[in-house]
Amino acid sequence: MTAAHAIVGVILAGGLSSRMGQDKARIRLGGAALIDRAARRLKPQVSAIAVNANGPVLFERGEELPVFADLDAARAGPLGGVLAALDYARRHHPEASHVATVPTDSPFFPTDLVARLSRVVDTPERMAVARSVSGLHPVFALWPVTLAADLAEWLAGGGALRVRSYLERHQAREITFPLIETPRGEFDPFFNINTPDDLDEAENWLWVLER
Ligand SMILES: Nc1nc2c(ncn2[C@@H]2O[C@H](COP(=O)(O)OP(=O)(O)OP(=O)(O)O)[C@@H](O)[C@H]2O)c(=O)[nH]1
Ligand SMILES: [Mg+2]
Repeated sequence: MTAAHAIVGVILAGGLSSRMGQDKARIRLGGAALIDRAARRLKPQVSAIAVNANGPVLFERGEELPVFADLDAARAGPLGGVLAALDYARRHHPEASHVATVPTDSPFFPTDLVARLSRVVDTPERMAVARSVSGLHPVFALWPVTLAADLAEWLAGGGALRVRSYLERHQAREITFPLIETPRGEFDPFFNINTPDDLDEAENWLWVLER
């Protein structure tokens, strides 16, 4: 697939942030809210961008982005957000073949994420997902818009809520991304902020990653 393909970028921010104790999208890292960091990083990689959230979203920097909630009030985990994203893309960007998802809480994801995932997308039905030495990163993926009905059925029919189960079912192509080399050692670009301790760790790496 070429870069000319229309891909809608969606930031998944629909979870409860229970381990953090407050909405992760609003958490500040180096002075910027995680939602704004994710948007800044994803926007140059896609043809349009939007946010999946189940409550109000505050954009502190730059423009306001379109926000849409899960279709079903019963939270189905990240796959519920993916389904809402496919539905959003179909309605607002009928030209799009895929949705690229990233979570709101991984501020250092690769700047060539979508480009590299796109390279293995050889058909409109192909799924692609990111991997690094720390394992598979199922919410960093390209999702075919044509699979909206299939995913809705999967969730309604009691299919596993684990994102990786759905990726396996569709034989998603896996792309391995390298660690980031820094003067302080190697760093996983998919580092994920779930707890206040993770946030402290991210703050400790920020200066070396943004040099
Ligand atoms: N739309 C939607 N997204 C979700 C849901 N649960 C988790 N997510 C998103 O999936 C990604 C990974 O989830 P987690 O890291 O577990 O985030 P979380 O569920 O908000 O946090 P915890 O409550 O601490 O597990 C994040 O981007 C979440 O926003 C859900 O029920 N609906
Ligand atoms: Mg969770």
